[in-house]
Amino acid sequence: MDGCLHCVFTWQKACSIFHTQGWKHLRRSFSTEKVIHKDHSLPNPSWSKDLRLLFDQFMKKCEDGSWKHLPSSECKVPQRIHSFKTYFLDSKPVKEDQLSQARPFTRSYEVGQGFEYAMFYNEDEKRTVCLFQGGPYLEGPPGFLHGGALATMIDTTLGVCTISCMGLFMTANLNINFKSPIPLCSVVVISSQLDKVEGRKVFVSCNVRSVDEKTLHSDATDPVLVILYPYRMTFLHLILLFSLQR
Ligand SMILES: CCCCCCCCCCCCCCCC(=O)SCCNC(=O)CCNC(=O)[C@H](O)C(C)(C)COP(=O)(O)OP(=O)(O)OC[C@H]1O[C@@H](n2cnc3c(N)ncnc32)[C@H](O)[C@@H]1OP(=O)(O)O
Repeated sequence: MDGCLHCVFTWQKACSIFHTQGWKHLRRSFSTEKVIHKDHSLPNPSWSKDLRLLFDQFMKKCEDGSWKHLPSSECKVPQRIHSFKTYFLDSKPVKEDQLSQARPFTRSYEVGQGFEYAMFYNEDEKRTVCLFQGGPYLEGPPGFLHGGALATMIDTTLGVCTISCMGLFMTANLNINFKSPIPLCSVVVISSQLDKVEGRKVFVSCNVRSVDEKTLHSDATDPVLVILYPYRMTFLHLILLFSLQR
């Protein structure tokens, strides 16, 4: 949710400044805000051999331009909730002092303890792949990953797929089949693909497999994501979005 709020704010603000004043003003406008940046989607000592190997394989695929690595960023922009106020007029957003503590859920744990992941996007195939290692603080059944933690990562992967192809969104419906438990600290591959678009509704499929692809851990059946501000987002936009966050 945080990632989504953050993204909506940044994107909406970027659009409005870009259209009225041009991109130089856009960058200047953001430069006065206090932003802390670190790319969490790069290898760190907590990454297992499997995660590093997969990461390297996907980085290799990026060399011909078919896949893109999506960097992460940790950004604290106090006003990021404002654009949501305009969409959800009757909702009561959190107070300013609470906002300063806000951060994307999946990036809120210490290194290696929670969600370790990297995302890759294939524009032609409208696919997103997330390489995910769930750390010890995400335990559900003893020794296994919590289903809610996996749901979070599925939602995030679907979200990145949707935002990359279509624009800003909210998840309206998400059904997950848990087929085989995931050992804690192991690595899985979450693949999502845009299937169809009906008006503002985006249907994205998703499955979660073991590294050797032999085990299907989970799949999400016909999740529906609703686009808030329809816009065709190109990779250039995503880069712009990330550079604004830094
Ligand atoms: C690449 C790097 C980028 C930059 C780096 C940032 C990373 C970026 C990734 C972020 C990754 C985090 C991902 C977190 C994603 C969340 O966690 S979102 C939070 C959880 N979701 C929510 O809180 C949503 C709550 N629900 C709502 O706010 C509203 O119901 C919605 C979904 C906005 C829809 O409301 P609305 O705009 O008034 O639209 P409404 O007219 O009701 O419905 C539109 C259409 O959707 C359909 N619909 C509505 N609800 C449903 C439903 N439950 N089921 C099926 N259809 C439905 C309607 O029937 C309607 O269909 P049509 O009549 O058009 O055919």
